Amino acid sequence: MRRGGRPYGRSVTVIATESLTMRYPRVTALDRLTLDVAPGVVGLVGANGAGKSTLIKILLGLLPATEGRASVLGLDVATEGPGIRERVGYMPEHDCLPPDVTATEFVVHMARMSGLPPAAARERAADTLRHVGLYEERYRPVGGYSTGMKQRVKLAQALVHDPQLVLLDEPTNGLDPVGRDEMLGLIRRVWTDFGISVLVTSHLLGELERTCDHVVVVDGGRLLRSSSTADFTRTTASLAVEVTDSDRHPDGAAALLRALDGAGARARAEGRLLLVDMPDERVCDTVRDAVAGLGLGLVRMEQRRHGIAEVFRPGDADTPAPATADPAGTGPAAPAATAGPATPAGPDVSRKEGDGDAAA
Ligand SMILES: Nc1ncnc2c1ncn2[C@@H]1O[C@H](COP(=O)(O)OP(=O)(O)OP(=O)(O)O)[C@@H](O)[C@H]1O
Repeated sequence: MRRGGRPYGRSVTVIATESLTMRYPRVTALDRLTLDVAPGVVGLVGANGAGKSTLIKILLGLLPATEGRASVLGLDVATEGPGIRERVGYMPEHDCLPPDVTATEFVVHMARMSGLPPAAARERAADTLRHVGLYEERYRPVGGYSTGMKQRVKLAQALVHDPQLVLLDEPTNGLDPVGRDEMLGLIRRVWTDFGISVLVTSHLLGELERTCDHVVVVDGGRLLRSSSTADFTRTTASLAVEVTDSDRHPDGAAALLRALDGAGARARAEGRLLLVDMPDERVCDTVRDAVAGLGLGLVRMEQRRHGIAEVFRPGDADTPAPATADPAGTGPAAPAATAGPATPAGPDVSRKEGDGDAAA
């Protein structure tokens, strides 16, 4: 795929919104959303009905916002929709492929629609179908494709006109864990290999954590948090400590928990394991001194980085919890106080259709 000639650098804003509000007759889908998104892979996560698709449609200039402003690649969505659609690729959430045409025919058609001449359209279609791993299958009718293959055709058509940004609405929907991993890998490479920025929506926190440089979390149309993936987890590292029991301390973990509390370190027990908050490296000395002072044996002491989902522990005052979260997918330091359907890609923050009405 051809790169270069970009009118913007890596440090400028790709998407900016200011108090963006979208009111449908019975629902406020977006509520004063203010965002600033830099180039790279950005995840937009929220439960069903959180307002993700509405935001994408506004950013494409397809839907006028009720209030507020938004720009994409520096272009105003209210007045420069055609210019935006020229520079932006869009992968819709729902199945929208004609079953009786081949992937090549469809993607060439989409390339022609965006203004490419016939030869360039064929070349670009072949390139993008190769990128998404459908080169061998490109002459088969789309109707016979698996869900994963259809998602790849949708991704290919979003990329075919060599956009500067792609908006991907739930690209892993309906995929099994392997298909999901492959799709996430492809998405990552859209940025790393081709320099095309990505805004990808999902209701699975875990999958965005692995794929995105930056994560934006919305709930009921409101911004919960927008920060780099690293920032999400930087402040949530912990030290996992396991100690032996002794004659003096038949429950070594409980004794250590008390000692750490006395020393001003925050910790919680998870079975025989203590998870000690780790604002900085000095916590290691505190733990070591406490263990030695109690005369316990140290079985293990290792640093753990929490998943993004743990940032959303219910009870965290400054980080509200999503509707549901799955402890099974959060890795070794999963929170105890969350509940929800297990998914291999991490917590599923989806909820029933209509819940978003609460924002009205
Ligand atoms: N055209 C419409 N008319 C009225 N209400 C709408 C319309 N489109 C969306 N909504 C409502 O706006 C809210 C946000 O919907 P939206 O589709 O943007 O959410 P989402 O986060 O993309 O969820 P999903 O993943 O389920 O599509 C929901 O309550 C939805 O029912």
